[in-house]
Amino acid sequence: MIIADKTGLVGTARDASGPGWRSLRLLVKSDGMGFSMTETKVLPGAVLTLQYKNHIEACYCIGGSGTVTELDNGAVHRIVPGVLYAPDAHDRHEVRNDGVDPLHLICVFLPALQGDEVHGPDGSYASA
Ligand SMILES: CC(=O)NCC[C@H](N)C(=O)O
Repeated sequence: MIIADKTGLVGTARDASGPGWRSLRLLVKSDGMGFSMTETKVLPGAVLTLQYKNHIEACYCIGGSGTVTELDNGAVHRIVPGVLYAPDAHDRHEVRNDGVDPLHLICVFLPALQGDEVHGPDGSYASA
């Protein structure tokens, strides 16, 4: 049984952040599950251009509001609590927090993250 308490992760290598976002990596590669689960906050006003070339991801919104835009076709989707988005084909996408509160997401990555990843210039994480 794996028990992960986010309070123990704050300030460690599994407390990752970049411009406009912060993510606590609750499940990582060394846990041996094959996937990661993270708690992500995208800050108000942030616009993230992402493409997870080495992973697929699903993000479930539990707070805040924003949009995800599919950059290859321009489709814009509203993200509010209760909505999941999944760039399942390594889609280039833009995540935008247009609200006043953090856009609060629970994210799953496959394959698992090492835990300390931040985005490269192409918006991806290196393969773990
Ligand atoms: C929306 C998004 O992908 N933000 C970057 C953080 C990522 N969700 C993560 O958990 O590492």
